[in-house]
Amino acid sequence: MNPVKELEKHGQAVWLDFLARGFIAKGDLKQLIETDGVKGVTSNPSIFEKAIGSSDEYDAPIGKALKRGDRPVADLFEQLAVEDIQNAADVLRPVYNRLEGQDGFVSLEVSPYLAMDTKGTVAEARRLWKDVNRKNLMVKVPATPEGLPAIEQLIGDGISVNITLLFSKEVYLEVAEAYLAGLEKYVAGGGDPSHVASVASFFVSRIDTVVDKQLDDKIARANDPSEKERLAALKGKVAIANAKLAYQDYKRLFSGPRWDKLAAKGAKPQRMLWASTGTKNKDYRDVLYVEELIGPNTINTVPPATLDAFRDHGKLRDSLEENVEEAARVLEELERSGISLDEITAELVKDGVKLFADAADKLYGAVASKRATVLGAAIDRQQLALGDGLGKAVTKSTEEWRASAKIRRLWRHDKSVWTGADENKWLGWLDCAAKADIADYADYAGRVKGQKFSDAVVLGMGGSSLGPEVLAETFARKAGFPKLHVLDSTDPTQVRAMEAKIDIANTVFIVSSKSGGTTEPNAMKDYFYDRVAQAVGSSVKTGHRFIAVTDPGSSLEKAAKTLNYARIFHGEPSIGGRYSVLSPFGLVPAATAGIDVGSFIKHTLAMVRSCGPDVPPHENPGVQLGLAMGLAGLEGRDKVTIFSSKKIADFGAWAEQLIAESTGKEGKGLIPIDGEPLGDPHIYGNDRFFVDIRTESELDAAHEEKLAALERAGHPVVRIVMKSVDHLGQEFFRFEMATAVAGSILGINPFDQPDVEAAKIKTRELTAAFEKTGALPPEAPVVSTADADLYTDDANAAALRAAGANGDLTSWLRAHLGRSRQGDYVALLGYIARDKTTIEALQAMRTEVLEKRHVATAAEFGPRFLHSTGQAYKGGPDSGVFLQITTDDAKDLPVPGQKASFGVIKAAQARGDFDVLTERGRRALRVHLKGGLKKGLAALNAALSQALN
Ligand SMILES: O=P(O)(O)OC[C@H]1O[C@](O)(CO)[C@@H](O)[C@@H]1O
Ligand SMILES: O=C[C@H](O)[C@H](O)COP(=O)(O)O
Repeated sequence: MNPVKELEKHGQAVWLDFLARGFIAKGDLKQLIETDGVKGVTSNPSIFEKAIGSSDEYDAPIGKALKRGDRPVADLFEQLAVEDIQNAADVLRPVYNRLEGQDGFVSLEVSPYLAMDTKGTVAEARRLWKDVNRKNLMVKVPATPEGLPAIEQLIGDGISVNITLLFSKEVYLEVAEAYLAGLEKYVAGGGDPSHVASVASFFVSRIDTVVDKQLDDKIARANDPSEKERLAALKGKVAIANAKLAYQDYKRLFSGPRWDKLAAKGAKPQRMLWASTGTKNKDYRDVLYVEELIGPNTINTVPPATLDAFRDHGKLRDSLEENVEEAARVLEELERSGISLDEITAELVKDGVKLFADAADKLYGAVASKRATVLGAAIDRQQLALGDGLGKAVTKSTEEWRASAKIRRLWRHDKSVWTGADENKWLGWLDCAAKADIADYADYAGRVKGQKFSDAVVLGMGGSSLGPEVLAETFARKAGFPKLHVLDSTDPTQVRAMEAKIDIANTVFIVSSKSGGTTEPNAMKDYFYDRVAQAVGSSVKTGHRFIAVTDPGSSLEKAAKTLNYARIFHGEPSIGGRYSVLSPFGLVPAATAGIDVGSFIKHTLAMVRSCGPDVPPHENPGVQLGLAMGLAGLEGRDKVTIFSSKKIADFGAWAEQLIAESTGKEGKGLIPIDGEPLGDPHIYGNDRFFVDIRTESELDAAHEEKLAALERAGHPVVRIVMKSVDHLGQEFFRFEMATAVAGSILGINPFDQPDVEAAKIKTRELTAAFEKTGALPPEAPVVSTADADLYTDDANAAALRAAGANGDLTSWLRAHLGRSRQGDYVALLGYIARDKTTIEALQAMRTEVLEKRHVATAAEFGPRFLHSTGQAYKGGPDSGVFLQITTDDAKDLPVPGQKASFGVIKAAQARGDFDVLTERGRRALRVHLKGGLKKGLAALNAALSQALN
């Protein structure tokens, strides 16, 4: 006779603690039901992890599911699990029917991540119950303090529950109480309790594992041989004794008047299920936890090996009620030995939650990796070549992030991931892409198209302009739609140049400002409103050529209403400017330019899912990049040097503001370096972290070789390959996530910009003075040469003079650039019109600095960079050497309705910025060019070359 089958005669049901797709599909479960009388199946996260993570039998189902559409990793897993559970339930259904609902159950566990979350557990259990949709399902809920009220609620709903991670007799009483109370509620609400089933899964072997270890420690320390013997006699006894005593409670709890009332209505007792019955200690019988716990109305769920062993050599006897007094004595002896079973069982619950969460991390990691494989090029590739040291640091941090659930906490808006300030209020970017109202954008785009505009101009700064600029630079003009431009300057020449580029009467302007209070967009909007009014005449027509994108209630919204703007799009106040590109601040310009927002968002969401809360850090590309960037920064490799390929050349300018404004503060941070040409390893110091981003079609062997050389020279190199420019949104999100993660590593709040304000205040003081007196306060140069007037504060002047600065420009430049050392960066800050010629001029100068001084360089234009890297220059590490470049404007431009012209605003911005730099003791020199911009830049270039040679 088969001993497994014989258990039936002792009133005990055997369930199988195992599940896998092929096992069910091939009929193995059915076979066990027939030969062994198996009457149920239990699963848990470790079981699914083994099934899915260590085999390829789920690859095809994952592929099939993804063919119907991409989805989050947790949903993907849940779909697989639900299918498996349904299949198992169907195989067991004849058992369930034959036993009239007394047995034949399959258990599916709620996510272990919810073990401390009552509401989350209830919601997930209800969803699983509905999705599996099988009468013979039991949803598994842990017996944690948060799980207990969930159990009561679920039973009260009429949902069958398997209570898992139950170790202690005391907690068992609460579990039974939750069941009884739940049933009473259900019955009171008119429910038929005969459909509700429950088991209390009392864990066994894990108790012995811990108790035996503590006993061993005590045995080793005991001197008295009889004490050693007494302690040794307890080994392998405690778990069984604990279970036996709990069973006595069961008998008491499910009898008597309270129970009889429920039973009269058809309620079934909550059976005790012996779980964790695979023997862990090789010295014990492999069927120990079956043989010693045989008794009526109980279940033993066993792993396949234990089932085989018991079939082979299991011995049957009614053991559960044998020697109950002896069991009590074992527990007393244990207590007397100074080992607290209460403490052990309490720890085991926590440990059990952790073990299942660890298994879930592995499981989700495996599903994430399979998803990535199936989706292939639909998710942009990222490869990190970090070298030994940084690589190890990232691996260590990855594990810390996993163990402390940081990515899930980040998505749950837990500010303790950062500094615990108000970071939780700034996380709207996490789900703004998913929330985008695609239909509205499509409708809006149709209307724009109908207007047959020739041009669209975004007027904004920083986060409100740099995202749209990448779109404008990256995507070819779409037929029937206006050409997209971006203006983010107060330079009169640049404002005029924009005006010259467009057909003013046939242009739509997108005034973009979250706060509505930013100086530049306000000046630009007033200017262009006036120009359009002159061109088209009526105020109604003028207003209809303007669109506002702004946060609700801003001054811009009020102005837009007054002036009858064609449309006002609201931003989301929980998103900071630099994180706003996937919100209306990027999507309105995109739709205006005829970019298909639906498809753009669809591609983006693939990366959002890859960086999701359910993708553990090691498989999460945003987290990986962020950890690498942050940890590199801590090691002094804080110059995040971005190479963007030709097709996405402007991406770096957007990433620059994101990284700099987010991380550069409190003397810490990352300094992004965008637009430097890629050179040979010898020109770079050990302060670099390289990120190369290109599209698949732009593979360039020479460029690749140079990157490989950097890698060989020991520099960390990240390579990102986009399938095409259509995947731009993926990169926006990847970098947003990475920057947030890097901020956590650096220990700063990545969502504020404390130092931008300082320059704004100075600027306001200067423009206020101008409004009063009609001139900016006078200032005296430290030296005046034929080509330029030089300005700086006393401390800088003294230092530069001491370093050899005298009467000519070259000597000042030599002294100033000579102050840049290993680990520093030199930033050229030009408050001049930004165009092809000036960009090339600054590029030439920075390249020479890079080649001669081997320091990182930046070439920035004001006031644009004030809303970007400016934060880090002032608030980040004191490693910048700044060369501000100004000149008198060839021709100024008035701003309607105010005294200060564009030229005056820009001059005040330059001075405000410079004053803050010097006040903070930064190394800064201002060169005010004479004789026109072109001539001045040539002279500066010549002096700089001389200074560097
Ligand atoms: O959208 P707003 O409010 O005009 O701000 C523009 C930019 O100015 C800043 O607030 C500060 O530079 C940025 O963060 C922001 O993107
Ligand atoms: O429901 C079953 C339990 O999850 C399982 O028996 C735990 O067993 P283990 O302690 O061997 O992991």
